[in-house]
Amino acid sequence: MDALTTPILEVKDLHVAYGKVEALHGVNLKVGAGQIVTVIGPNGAGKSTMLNAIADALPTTGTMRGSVSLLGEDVASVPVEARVARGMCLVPEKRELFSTMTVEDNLLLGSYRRYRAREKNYADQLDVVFELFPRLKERRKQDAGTLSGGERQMLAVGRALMAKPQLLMLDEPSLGLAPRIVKEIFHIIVRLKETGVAILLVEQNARAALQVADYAYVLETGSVGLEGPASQLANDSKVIDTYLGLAKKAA
Ligand SMILES: Nc1ncnc2c1ncn2[C@@H]1O[C@H](COP(=O)(O)OP(=O)(O)OP(=O)(O)O)[C@@H](O)[C@H]1O
Repeated sequence: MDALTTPILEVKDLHVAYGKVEALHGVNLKVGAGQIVTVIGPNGAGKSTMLNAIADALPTTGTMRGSVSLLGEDVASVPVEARVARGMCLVPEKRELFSTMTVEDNLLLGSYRRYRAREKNYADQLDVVFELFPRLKERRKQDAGTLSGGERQMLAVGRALMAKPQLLMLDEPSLGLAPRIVKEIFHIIVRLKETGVAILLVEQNARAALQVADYAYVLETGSVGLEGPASQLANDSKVIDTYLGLAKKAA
């Protein structure tokens, strides 16, 4: 990352505890403009906790300290809705959709919730989302409950995009999806980056994530064990033995 450029996101010395369980202890991370940054690591390492802390979406039992800056501004005391209005969006691992509403209404509701009454015309952004996800366009009048797993994931990402984020955070977008669909979704993530959206991608599918990312962090039991350019980590013997082998078996 260019040292002179203010990162879109900067996390410093992030600690999170759930009661006596310390889930994160001292995580530092940066996402630059136009970058895909991935965080890989085993189950329970603290990846979702990290995203939730950044987005102000921790469960009430979670407490955090450390700083989270969006475009150089500390957002530690800024609530989730205001963080979204400033350009930060999280697509959580659990895809929250309204099953008995159409694809289009899910998208519009997403934007309404995020923008409130500040911006009334969403048609342009709907077109942007449909251009990225032709499958959603074809199914725009279909209830979300009738979608496949992959389409539901696309809709969850599309809903976040209705808020025109500068930083999109994705929690395991490949979870439970067939390799073909994972490929399709990751291709869209790269296209999104090309449109100027910075992406923080949490993934257990390290192989797929390292292929698209510019920079990578390996989170191990609550702290960063390793970091570097994604292409470098993809050739690191520890990463290959520990994560890429597993991803291969899982694929
Ligand atoms: N609400 C909670 N209350 C108590 N402990 C929690 C809570 N959520 C997570 N934890 C604990 O915090 C640690 C980190 O969990 P987290 O879900 O962030 O890991 P993860 O890396 O996202 O795992 P996975 O890849 O399995 O989703 C784990 O030890 C987990 O058991």
